[in-house]
Amino acid sequence: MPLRLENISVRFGGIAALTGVNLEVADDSVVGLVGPNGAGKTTLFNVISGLVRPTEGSARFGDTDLVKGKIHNRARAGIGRTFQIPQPLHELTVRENLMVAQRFGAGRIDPSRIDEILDFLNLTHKADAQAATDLALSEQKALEVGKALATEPKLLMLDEVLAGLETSGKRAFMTMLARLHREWNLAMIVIEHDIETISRLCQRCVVLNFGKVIADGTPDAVFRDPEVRRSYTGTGAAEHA
Ligand SMILES: Nc1ncnc2c1ncn2[C@@H]1O[C@H](COP(=O)(O)OP(=O)(O)OP(=O)(O)O)[C@@H](O)[C@H]1O
Repeated sequence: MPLRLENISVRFGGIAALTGVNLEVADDSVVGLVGPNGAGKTTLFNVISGLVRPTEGSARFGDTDLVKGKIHNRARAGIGRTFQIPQPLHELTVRENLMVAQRFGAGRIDPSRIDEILDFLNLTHKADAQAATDLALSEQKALEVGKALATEPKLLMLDEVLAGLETSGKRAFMTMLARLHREWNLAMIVIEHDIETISRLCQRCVVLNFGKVIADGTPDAVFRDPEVRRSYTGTGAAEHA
């Protein structure tokens, strides 16, 4: 059930957040989405998850039209995502947060699936903890991934989920994500600034700059590309304005 975006453009008033973006993501792939601040990465996630309607273009996930379909159908299309700033429902426990996400995304409550998610994310001992006050940063991040998993996705989109973790925490989290891809058969799109993370986790890397795709290839090839390097140092601005 591939994701297929064709000629996606998004404008916010005078700002072209995305211009003519084409992107296809196969069922079994892990794709890194990188680019400087303001490049349009989160806007692209918002288009795919139906939060932003593109000014132009089409987006499909399998049979589901992500642009024109009803919000309800888009939510059940099999796409799960995390947000840059973890957004737990503060007055609820960890388990309750997962149940709310499952009911919203999957349309049912399946306690055994929730137990599986808690176990996979090493959160079983925190199942009844308050999401707002009782979690370390890495556990908050794990809960954010857990909420996306509870919606029973086929495609998981992670928005800077490793940001703020120190090196060993980052590596442990990365190993967990790689297992998730292998063992749960999930395609993933990963927004991440850390080149090491992208290189270890992703077979493919797409680079956005000023709302346009400027490179698409293996992480190795992409990070050697002079245009990509210029986009990070800011010297490519004039070419894309
Ligand atoms: N709701 C909005 N209203 C107006 N402008 C917006 C809105 N959302 C994003 N933008 C603008 O669109 C452009 C792309 O922003 P976006 O957040 O998608 O970039 P990004 O690559 O995710 O950046 P970062 O790495 O800083 O998160 C930016 O110029 C941003 O200011």
